[in-house]
Amino acid sequence: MTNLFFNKVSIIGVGLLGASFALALRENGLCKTIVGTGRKEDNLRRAKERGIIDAYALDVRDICEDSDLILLSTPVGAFRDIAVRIKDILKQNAIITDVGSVKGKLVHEIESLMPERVYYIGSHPIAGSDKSGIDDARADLFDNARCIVTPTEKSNEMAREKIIYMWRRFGARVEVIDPFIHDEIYAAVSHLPHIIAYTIVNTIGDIDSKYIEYAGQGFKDTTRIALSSPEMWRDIVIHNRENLLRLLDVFKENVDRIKRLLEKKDSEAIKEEFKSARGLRERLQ
Ligand SMILES: NC(=O)C1=CN([C@@H]2O[C@H](COP(=O)(O)OP(=O)(O)OC[C@H]3O[C@@H](n4cnc5c(N)ncnc54)[C@H](O)[C@@H]3O)[C@@H](O)[C@H]2O)C=CC1
Ligand SMILES: O=C(O)C(=O)Cc1ccc(O)cc1
Repeated sequence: MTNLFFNKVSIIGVGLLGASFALALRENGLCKTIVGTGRKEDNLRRAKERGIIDAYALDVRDICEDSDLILLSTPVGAFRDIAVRIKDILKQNAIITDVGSVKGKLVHEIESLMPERVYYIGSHPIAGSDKSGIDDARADLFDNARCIVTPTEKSNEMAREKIIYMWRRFGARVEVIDPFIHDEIYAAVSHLPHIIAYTIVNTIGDIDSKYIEYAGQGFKDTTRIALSSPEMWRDIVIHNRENLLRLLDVFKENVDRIKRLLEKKDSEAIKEEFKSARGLRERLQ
């Protein structure tokens, strides 16, 4: 294994994931200097004051030039433009990765934008929450979390191994998955549930928004993720649109089936639907 030490690391988008990544790098002694960039100077100043980053600049090109490792940690909708803006100034053998929730086509696009001898490897740590920003960032965010790494057939092997090894040093359980398969899986277990959570809450709004005050723990459990960043989730669902359109049809079929059973007052079949869901859900701790 080649040396896993990065002299200079650039974090593009110093929020919950970007700042946690910076803290994890430091905690594990994997880098010398961390620089950050983002849209809001005040946030970058606070990140510097807290020792999350050593320096910052508002223009992404000003921080990436001599970086060994670059992390894309903005909402996924910004990845492509950022890659276009930095591709010509990256140094030879720089590694670029990301924490984006969507991979698929985006991974192939970023990879094809990169010049020879700049190596992009996609990552997606399944860690975080409905919170955003540096206030909830922590060095152990990735400890014991799953992390999907999505190399392609063109990926550089040294870069791929370094990225996998780095996540393992953060305590993550790494799994290598094809970028398109990644998107099929996470459309089902993450992206669709977020759409549904937002939809459940909007349904209450359509009926009478005052009803929300009467909600108990079940409602809170099923809709916690509707507290997540609308900007981040807009980008995720747009970028995984095709999988989600197919899944929404499957979801609609499930809702329609329950509706038909309710119309028929078929209590036995309703119980079977619920039993089958409970059986599958029990597989998760
Ligand atoms: N929040 C979560 O639980 C998880 C998020 N992700 C992914 O991680 C990425 C970051 O998410 P969070 O850290 O939660 O978001 P966040 O909102 O905490 O941080 C994002 C940061 O990027 C900055 N930013 C936005 N657009 C930008 C642009 N065009 N140029 C430069 N900076 C920009 C924002 O100002 C903010 O500081 C997203 O792509 C998301 O899909 C992945 C796993 C979990
Ligand atoms: O709020 C939660 O529990 C989440 O689902 C966190 C999360 C958000 C986005 C991801 O791509 C992965 C994990």
